[in-house]
Amino acid sequence: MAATIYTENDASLAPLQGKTCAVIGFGSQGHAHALNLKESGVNVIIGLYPESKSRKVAEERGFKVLDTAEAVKAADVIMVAVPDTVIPKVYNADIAPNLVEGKTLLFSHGFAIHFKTIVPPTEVDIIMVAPKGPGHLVRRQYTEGKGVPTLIAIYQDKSGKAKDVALAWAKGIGGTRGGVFETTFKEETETDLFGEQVVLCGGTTALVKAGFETLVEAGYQPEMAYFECLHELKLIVDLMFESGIAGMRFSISETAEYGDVSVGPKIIDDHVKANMKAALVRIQTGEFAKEWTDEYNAGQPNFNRLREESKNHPIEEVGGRLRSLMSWVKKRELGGSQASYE
Ligand SMILES: NC(=O)C1=CN([C@@H]2O[C@H](COP(=O)(O)OP(=O)(O)OC[C@H]3O[C@@H](n4cnc5c(N)ncnc54)[C@H](OP(=O)(O)O)[C@@H]3O)[C@@H](O)[C@H]2O)C=CC1
Ligand SMILES: CC[C@](O)(C(C)=O)C(=O)O
Repeated sequence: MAATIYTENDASLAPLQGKTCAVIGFGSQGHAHALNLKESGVNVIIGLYPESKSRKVAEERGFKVLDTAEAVKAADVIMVAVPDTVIPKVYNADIAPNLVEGKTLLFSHGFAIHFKTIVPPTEVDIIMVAPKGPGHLVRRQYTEGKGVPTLIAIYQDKSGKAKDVALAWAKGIGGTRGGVFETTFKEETETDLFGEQVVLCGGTTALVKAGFETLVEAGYQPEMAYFECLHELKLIVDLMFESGIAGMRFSISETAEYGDVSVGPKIIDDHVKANMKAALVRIQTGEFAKEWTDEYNAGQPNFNRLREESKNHPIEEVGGRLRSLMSWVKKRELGGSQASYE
């Protein structure tokens, strides 16, 4: 069954007018939602912990910044924009004690609610507004008059107005420009985790690195391997983004197209698809959520090791050198507050 879609004229900002909206956390998603909503005319305040490095950035962007508990008390709609693993601590300490009937809790990913790492009371509305893209792009696209397609979901509708509020928020961040699609917390959580592990982040980076390593180990120059396996990937994906796989194939050579259709399925074969299915089952059963929560609570030793190994992969060194030749490629200072980059 196809999803219900809402566009610009199907949503109004009215349900947020006269309301105070608190965004808790001012990182990748939080800063984008807060700035876009503010520029759409919505009254937004920010909630952060006292030592947060995001505080100064949020204040510089003209926001009133309060300690999290104070922001929750002052707000009608509260967006929880802290990392999924941190949500239980922030929720128990600062949000739950100040949640009263009439307030709305808003998430941009369903992990905490779906896997029940927190269980809010039945008196409040619980909604989701989840742009299908990284927060920095949610911000960038809004400033360019565009919008990232966005999912909404309603988990609890005590007020009877939860969907109007979700649609208003989605419109305020620019989502209705790209289309707003109705889903459930379960569907968003499971498909989002699948996408990021199997295709978008995990699958793609593993594919890129395996291709790069294969060429370099066979004696080719790392620059050739970088162009073939990473640089040109963006250009090919841009074409698929604009006009689908068929549109991309229209632009490539016939030799490339024959190699694509005849060799591609032998690389991503039934064995790979079986691995994909296994990853999906681990997500659906909650096994991945438990592993990630345990890893976080143990101080993330495996995560830190894997992160470090990946940072030191030779593709990063050659990529850094080659990107420095392309002045038009946006350079990102990594580290520091997520909100300081746009
Ligand atoms: N990144 C993305 O594009 C996407 C994220 N999401 C979801 O959005 C939510 C937020 O993720 P993301 O934007 O990546 O998070 P980030 O890591 O980018 O930012 C987290 C923010 O929360 C702040 N923070 C940390 N601890 C606390 C606390 N105890 N009290 C108040 N604020 C705190 C951080 O402060 P400090 O700067 O001091 O660390 C930072 O401002 C998650 O649910 C995630 O799944 C959904 C779709 C895409
Ligand atoms: C692809 C990563 C993502 O799922 C996203 C930007 O949508 C995330 O959670 O960051």
